[in-house]
Order: sequence, then C-alpha cells, then structure tokens
Amino acid sequence: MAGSKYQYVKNFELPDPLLPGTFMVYRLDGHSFHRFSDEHEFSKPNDLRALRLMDHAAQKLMEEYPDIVLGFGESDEYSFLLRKSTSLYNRRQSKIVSTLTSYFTSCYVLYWPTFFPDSPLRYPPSFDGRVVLYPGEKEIRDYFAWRQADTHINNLYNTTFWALVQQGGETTTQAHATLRGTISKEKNEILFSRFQINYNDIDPRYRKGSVVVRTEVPEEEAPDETEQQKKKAKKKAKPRTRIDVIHCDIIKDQFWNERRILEE
Ligand SMILES: Nc1nc2c(ncn2[C@@H]2O[C@H](COP(=O)(O)OP(=O)(O)OP(=O)(O)O)[C@@H](O)[C@H]2O)c(=O)[nH]1
Ligand SMILES: [Mg+2]
Ligand SMILES: [Mg+2]
Repeated sequence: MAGSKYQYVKNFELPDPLLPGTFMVYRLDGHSFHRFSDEHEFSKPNDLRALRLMDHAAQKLMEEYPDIVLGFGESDEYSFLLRKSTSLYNRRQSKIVSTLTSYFTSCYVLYWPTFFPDSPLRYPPSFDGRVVLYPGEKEIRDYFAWRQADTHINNLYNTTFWALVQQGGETTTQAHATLRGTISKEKNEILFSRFQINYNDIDPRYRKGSVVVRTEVPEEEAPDETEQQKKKAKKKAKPRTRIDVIHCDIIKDQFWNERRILEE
C-alpha cells in the first residue's frame, strides 16, 4: 500500500544508529541546577537529600535497563555505561537518549517527596542527555577517572569555599579571591589550619561521588524467600543481582579487577 500522499514526509526522518561494537556512555546533567538548587534551598556545599535522590533515580534507571552495567554520579550529573554489545532500541541514538533522560527525570520527580518531605517541588526540573561512544577499555577507564577526578576537584573547592564563608566569615567575593590560583595542597592546608577539617575525613560520598554497580546476590543473603522462590531463582540461568550505590575509588585498578564490568 502506498499510503497517503503525505507519507513521503516520513523519508525526512533519518536513521541515527550508534556504531556497533563500541562502548556507549550515556550522561545526563541537570538543566540550570544552579538556579534549581537555589530555589529549593539545597545545603552547601553538598545537599545529602539531593544526592540521595539522584542515586535513587539512577538505581531505578538501572533496574529498568539491564544493559546498563555501571553508573557514576556527582552533583547534578550521572553517567551510565552500557554493555558494549547492547542492542538497546537497535542502538538508535535519539531513542536511547530521549527515553533514558525522560525515565530518569520522571523518577527524580516521582521520588522527590521521599527525599524532600518538607520541601515541595516549585517547578519542573529537567535534564539534558547525550551519548558518547568510546572505542576501548582504556577510554572507558579514563572517562570514569575523569568524572571522579572532577568530583574531587569540585568538592575540595566547594568545601573550602563554603568553610571560608560559613565558618570564616568571608563574603563569597572574598572567598573566591582567597582561593584564586591555589593548588589542592593549599586548599587542604586552609581547611586544616583554619577550620580543623581534615579533608580525608570528609564523607567519601562527597569526595568520591556515587558508584552504582550490580552485585551478585549469594543465596544465603535472601533469607525471607520461600523454598519455591529459591527453586525458581536457581532455575534461572542468570544469577540474581542487587543494585548497590557505593562511594569508592574507580581510578585505580582494584575496582575494575574485582568486577567484570567491561566484559560482554
Ligand atoms: N547547594 C548545592 N548546589 C548544588 C548541589 N549539587 C549541584 N548544585 C548546583 O548545581 C550546579 C551544577 O552545575 P552545572 O551542571 O555545571 O550547572 P547548571 O546550573 O546545572 O547549568 P547547565 O548544566 O549548563 O544547565 C552547581 O553549580 C550548583 O550550583 C548541592 O549538593 N548543593
Ligand atoms: Mg547542570
Ligand atoms: Mg553538572
């Protein structure tokens, strides 16, 4: 059937497949969260509620999309690694980016009241999304190292900045000036000598960001299952997994050696 005379316009919709056999990293970032965090009075330098909500939305996304093998979050952003061989939506770029971004955003809004029980949403938050393809394991390791190094740099800066303002009585302009041109060691020294803060004692959640991984669940760890559920679970070829949020180093080899993240 030829369809209607209008149908030719469909030909303007071009396919946008992502190169097969490459690693796909999908990253989203809160749109204008500088304003959003102000309007919702996020605490400075880090708002635990907001970070936990991001982590929760990331876990929900990974529950929905089994092809995501790793997540990493900091501030208003999250990165997700998809299996190299994923055929999610036939690797159609816009379909993947728009659906994942929309699902994460919906989760962020749906679970907002759980994490902000005393602070209703004042306007609808939105996130941008993108996919970047990487050819090999080295680039994937370096990508995640880049994001975690960024977490460290930003957190050290923000922690020192807000200590100068909140505890040191400096104005934000003065604090900017105090920190201009300082290296990490100097920020650590300001924190320690002026505010008795040992940077390494700060919660790893803030220093390392959030790492979301699938962990295989050994059978004895699910004690409330019935015998029938246990049998059913055993029958399944795939081991059962749990989606955990941890705050560990992902720059060194150990994390990657302990897990089979980069395997098919
Ligand atoms: N107070 C506070 N602000 C936060 C927190 N997490 C993120 N933000 C804010 O969110 C911003 C995120 O930075 P960006 O993503 O670079 O900037 P943006 O304003 O979202 O702008 P675009 O991403 O370009 O749309 C930070 O600069 C902070 O203003 C937090 O835990 N506490
Ligand atoms: Mg942003
Ligand atoms: Mg950001």
